[in-house]
Amino acid sequence: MAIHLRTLFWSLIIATAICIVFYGKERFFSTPSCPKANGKILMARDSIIHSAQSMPIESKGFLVETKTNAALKPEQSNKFKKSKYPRRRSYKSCSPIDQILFLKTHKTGGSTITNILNRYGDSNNLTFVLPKQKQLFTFMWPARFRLSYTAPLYNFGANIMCNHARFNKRPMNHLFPKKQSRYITILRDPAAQYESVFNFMHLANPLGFKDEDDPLGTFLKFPPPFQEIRPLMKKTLALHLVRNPMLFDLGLDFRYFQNVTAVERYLHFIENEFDLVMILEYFDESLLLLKRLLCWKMKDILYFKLNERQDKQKRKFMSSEVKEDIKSWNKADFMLYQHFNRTFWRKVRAEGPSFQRELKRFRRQNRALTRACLQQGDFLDEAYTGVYVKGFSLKKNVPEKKKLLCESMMKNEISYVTYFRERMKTRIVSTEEPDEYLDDPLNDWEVASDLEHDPILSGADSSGSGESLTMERPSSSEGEHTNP
Ligand SMILES: Nc1ncnc2c1ncn2[C@@H]1O[C@H](COP(=O)(O)OS(=O)(=O)O)[C@@H](OP(=O)(O)O)[C@H]1O
Repeated sequence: MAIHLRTLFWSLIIATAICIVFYGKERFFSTPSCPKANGKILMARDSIIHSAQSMPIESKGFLVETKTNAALKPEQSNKFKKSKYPRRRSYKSCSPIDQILFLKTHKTGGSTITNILNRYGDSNNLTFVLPKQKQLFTFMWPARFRLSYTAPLYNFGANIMCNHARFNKRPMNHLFPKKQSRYITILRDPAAQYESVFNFMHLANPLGFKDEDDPLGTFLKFPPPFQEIRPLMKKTLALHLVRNPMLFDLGLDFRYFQNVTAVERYLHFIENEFDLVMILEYFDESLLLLKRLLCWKMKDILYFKLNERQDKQKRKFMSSEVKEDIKSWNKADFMLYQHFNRTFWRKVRAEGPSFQRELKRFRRQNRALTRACLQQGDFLDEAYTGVYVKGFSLKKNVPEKKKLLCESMMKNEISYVTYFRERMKTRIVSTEEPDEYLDDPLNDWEVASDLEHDPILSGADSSGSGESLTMERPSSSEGEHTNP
């Protein structure tokens, strides 16, 4: 018994000493439950030191999270300020950005991002820049963006633009001033993106390779010169994507496609213009960067993968030779992708270990929402007239409140543009004076008499003769004559 008591006594002394050394004298004495917290605190501190030394490692393109990082809870991490990562602004100190230009490149997952922006803007009552022509859902792509391609904003102020447009700095900066806006775009591995563009847009048809066994492969072996493709582009607009499609969307001219100095300079320019360049292959990481950049909540970036081709339309296998040929044909796009892949991971690393924890949480939430909303199976959605992509079907028992969210997550950009056009009309009607207000029968000041005009019709003679003057109301025709 005596031995037990002595052991207990020394254990307490040692625990107290450790507590004071690692936790600080003042905090120890002001923390009633120090012995209980002791273990956690030690672990948290070690984690911070450890994780600062071993940043997330890029392994085959993915970030690997160390065990020690995972053990660190967010609230504990705040107690230790010596992290090498800059402290992220807390939600309290940053306010959501609501001026966002998303440059929607082709076949890069842009429709999914557009859906996210559409939902955010809708639920926050933001104003969308919409294409002017009612039958159009792009800003006159492939022409470079111009202000005249946009529907009037009626002084509401532009908040979000997220439909296909070809980058053009000046008019875009006018609508979305650089200081208060965020410019974002997304890129995809150029081999996969080019295959998707070529097949989804049926480029082989106008180019005359439709009947080849391997239209894409053969085209890449014998691509016609620009001067032969140019007249075809006028008839088939999608042919503007025939070479370096991502840089075309980002505004680079064909004349620079084979000029390495010009491409490098343009990449530098894009880097200055865009606050975030996302990467489709790291879609979730991209969305998390977006969330942090815009100071959004996790719920704002939940998504379903939209606009995926049906399996039968995808190329099953792409040989390394075809990939190399795509790379050789689209050298400028490969430079673009490589460059922004590097800047992307730099951004991820700068976010520190909390990023990986949040990523796990985000993926969990997205999976849970997908399970709650969607039936399993193959369904189709009409992307545009006569063109079907993979779609979704809602589960029958989704609660009403969640149903609205699930439905909006399935909605493509055409439905949203149509919806926003209507919503804009309603906003204008409810904000503006009715046009024909003079025809309103109530617009007559004689309907009330409290403030009736009561002119002085008799008074002293202003000539000083002392005689009183009485003025008579002229008949209307006389009045007209007496007034000059
Ligand atoms: N979350 C996510 N993860 C991975 N891949 C995704 C995701 N969202 C969209 N996609 C793929 O992006 C392709 C569609 O891109 P876009 O929506 O930009 O196409 S479009 O230009 O608006 O027609 C299309 O690629 P393909 O199926 O190869 O054509 C989609 O499958």
